[in-house]
Amino acid sequence: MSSQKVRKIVVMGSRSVGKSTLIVQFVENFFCDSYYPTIENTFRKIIKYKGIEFECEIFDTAGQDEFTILSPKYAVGVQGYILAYSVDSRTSFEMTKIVRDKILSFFGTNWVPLVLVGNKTDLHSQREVSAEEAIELAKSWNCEAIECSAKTNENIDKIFDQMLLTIEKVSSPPAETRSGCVIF
Ligand SMILES: Nc1nc2c(ncn2[C@@H]2O[C@H](COP(=O)(O)OP(=O)(O)OP(=O)(O)O)[C@@H](O)[C@H]2O)c(=O)[nH]1
Repeated sequence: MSSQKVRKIVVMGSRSVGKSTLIVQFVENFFCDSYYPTIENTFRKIIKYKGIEFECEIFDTAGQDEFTILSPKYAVGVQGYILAYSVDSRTSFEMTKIVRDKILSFFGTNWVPLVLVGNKTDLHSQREVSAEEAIELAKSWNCEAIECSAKTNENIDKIFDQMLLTIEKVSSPPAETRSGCVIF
């Protein structure tokens, strides 16, 4: 029997923001310059994080727009979401808000483990979304924002480390004191 913990992670966001490319960079360590629209795809990678091995199942989704309905297969049993936009596209940044709302309304909750990811930081001169703006948005969502480039491999590992950290916080919360009560 496997002692690995399985973590299901879904990557969502507008078309062409680099969802597939950042997953491929993370799992297979190369940059794919071509654009092939995704229908759906699943990747697997073992990540050792804080001495524990996690078997990550990463679901790559077709690009979303405001009309896309969230499929239950991207929600049932899923532990974390990577919401990606491209720093050179304000529209894709705005789309993360719509996609997050759909996820929250599916679960009927106001928070899910999520990392906000701004890809294509190598496109300096075409930037439309500032890092500060993304940090502000993530703060309002009580989550982390990470900028990356799937092209240069900047911060790609960090995204998945942060995702696991966020999931771990809810899956195995430490014993802590809240409102004077000790929670075990
Ligand atoms: N300059 C630059 N280009 C990138 C980066 N990441 C992805 N791309 C390019 O952006 C294009 C779209 O990338 P994809 O990974 O296919 O985008 P996607 O979000 O999976 O697209 P859909 O499948 O339509 O949802 C491709 O030509 C990639 O090579 C990056 O960090 N920098």
